[in-house]
Amino acid sequence: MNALAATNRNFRLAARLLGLDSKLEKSLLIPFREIKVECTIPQDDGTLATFVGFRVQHDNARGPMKGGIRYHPEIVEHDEVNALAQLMTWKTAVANIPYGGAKGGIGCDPGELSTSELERLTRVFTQKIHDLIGIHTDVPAPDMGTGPQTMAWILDEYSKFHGYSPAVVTGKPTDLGGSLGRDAATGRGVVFATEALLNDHGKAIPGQKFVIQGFGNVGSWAARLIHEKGGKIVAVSDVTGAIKNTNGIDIPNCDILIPAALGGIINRENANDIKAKFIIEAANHPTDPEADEILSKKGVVILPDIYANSGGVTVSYFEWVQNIQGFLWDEKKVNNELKTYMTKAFKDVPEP
Ligand SMILES: NC(=O)C1=CN([C@@H]2O[C@H](COP(=O)(O)OP(=O)(O)OC[C@H]3O[C@@H](n4cnc5c(N)ncnc54)[C@H](O)[C@@H]3O)[C@@H](O)[C@H]2O)C=CC1
Ligand SMILES: O=C(O)CCC(=O)C(=O)O
Repeated sequence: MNALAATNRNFRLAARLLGLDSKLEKSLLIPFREIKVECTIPQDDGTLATFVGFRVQHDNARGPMKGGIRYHPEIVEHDEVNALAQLMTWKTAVANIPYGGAKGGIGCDPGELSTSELERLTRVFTQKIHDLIGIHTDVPAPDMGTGPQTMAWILDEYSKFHGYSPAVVTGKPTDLGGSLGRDAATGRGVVFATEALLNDHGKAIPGQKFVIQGFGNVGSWAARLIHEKGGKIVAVSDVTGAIKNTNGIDIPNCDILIPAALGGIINRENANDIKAKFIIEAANHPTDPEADEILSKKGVVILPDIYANSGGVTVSYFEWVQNIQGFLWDEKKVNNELKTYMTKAFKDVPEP
């Protein structure tokens, strides 16, 4: 199912459960603003290349819109960004941080571009959107294919128009006002979320067998922290391939599956093969609604993305607060606060 159709479907189900007014439901399904820009850059060989950049600002009822910037060849198209922006609105609400939701990106393969081409592309994109983002309007952050360096380029380009404004992006290098702990935050939050869920089922991480799909920022931090806590990582994969441990355990044969790459990868084609008892959605919308139904019938417990991966945006919020206050937190405080937010959100979600 198309990402936007799936996200809208889940929202409509939730709206029905909440008894939400149908006019409010309609207003929440339509994004506040959709931005699509042409980004042309000179490549290193002197020829021109044109890319399409997006920023969808979904909702700002609770505060400035917040969400990542993704660089990916297939993913960045209108409906996908729209779905991801909507998910950010629900995620910031679940995390109970004072933000709305947004998401953006550029349709490109960052692995095919040199560092200087990526810098030029990021700067041109920022020139096109700088009037529509800002500390109190819309605050970008990293997502797939981007990272602290991308945020540094956005900050530098934005500051040429508006003066030095570190809080305009989060997930920056720490030298430029980035928060300690932001790099690991999404993975760390996934681990706190997993602990909360397992605790609810009378279990704990030590001894559980994990499979992680995606070994980038989120997947690799989650793997490292799970390993430190005594969990057994039996297989990991990234876009180039997969490895499993020498005990020869089948990839689907694990206790806990953590998708940490693309959306829609758990679908009706493979849902029946999944043997895991728990799925922790570290990626955004990894489970298609049809798979959701199949897995629920099988009794698989799915911890949804808008809670499970909210550690990243939560520490982004801490970074924004630190920038505005001009006061730096040590890493221990960041991680402790993250745990407090993740634990509270886990308890809040099932409350009527
Ligand atoms: N970076 C962050 O703070 C946050 C990221 N997320 C979500 O987490 C997911 C991963 O994001 P990042 O780790 O930041 O991205 P990343 O770009 O650092 O890493 C992505 C990983 O996915 C792998 N991958 C791509 N296609 C794959 C495939 N078909 N099969 C297996 N692996 C594949 C890549 O090889 C790479 O290891 C995305 O869905 C993103 O939206 C969610 C919340 C915050
Ligand atoms: O840190 C942020 O502001 C946004 C992270 C993000 O894009 C996400 O949670 O999907």
